Amino acid sequence: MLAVFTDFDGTLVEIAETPDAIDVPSGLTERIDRALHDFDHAFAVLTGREIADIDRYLSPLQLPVAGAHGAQRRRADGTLEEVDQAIIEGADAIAQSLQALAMTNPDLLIEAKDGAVAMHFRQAPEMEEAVHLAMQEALLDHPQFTLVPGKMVLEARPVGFDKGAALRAFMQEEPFAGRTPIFIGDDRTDEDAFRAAQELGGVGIKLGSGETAARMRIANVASVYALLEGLGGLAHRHQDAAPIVTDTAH
Ligand SMILES: O=P(O)(O)OC[C@H]1O[C@H](O[C@H]2O[C@H](CO)[C@@H](O)[C@H](O)[C@H]2O)[C@H](O)[C@@H](O)[C@@H]1O
Repeated sequence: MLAVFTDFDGTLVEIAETPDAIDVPSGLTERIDRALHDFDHAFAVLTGREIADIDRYLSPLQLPVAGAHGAQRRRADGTLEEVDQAIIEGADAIAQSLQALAMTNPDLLIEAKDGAVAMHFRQAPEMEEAVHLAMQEALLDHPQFTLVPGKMVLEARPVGFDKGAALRAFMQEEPFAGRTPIFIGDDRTDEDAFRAAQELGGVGIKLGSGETAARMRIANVASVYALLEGLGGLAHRHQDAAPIVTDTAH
């Protein structure tokens, strides 16, 4: 039996110019609702976004989600893992100190989240180095944070929190415990979860090209939808299958 974990941006939805410009295809919530059913609710999203963002885009679903790269986590029973107030305040302070650079270029975008901060340079690629320098400087006062590069973005997330740790935490709880984990993702921040899934006897599936620890690859977002459907169908077939060996004692 499978426990299925997916990334959000670049995996369930295509990458867009800005975080708010993504197109959530009609039918995505129905697909995920079907996956919840197929995998007996052992389906969760592990994302760099805040949980509130995922709820907004996938409304009315309220999935198990690890948000802000694991700094936030909502379990399958709907309860939230507490985020340390010091982490939230640290992220706020980092976001504040990035303002000076953001003011120099309107195409730079700061995304302040509960527990993490992203600085996007997709619309100002020439600013990549300046963003790295500003982030490194901001983190000098906040050693409890570390930098993680993503797709045209540099993020600060608290040390000790990542998608791999989040996947492991879910795997200790119902309805995930005892299942085989699959994690599908497209980005460098997904590597911890590929490794975690594989160390727990499952598989990591990397969308697209690039170096990866994942043992399998998939081409694009459309293939992710097809894979979820296919695995869901297999899960059903497995449940519905007549036993191959029957008890002949009676
Ligand atoms: O872990 P994910 O679900 O993949 O989230 C990673 C980051 O995704 C978002 O940024 C990325 O997607 C944007 C929309 O397509 C794109 O404009 C940006 O360049 C990408 O880096 C999100 O805004 C971040 O908070 C997530 O951490």
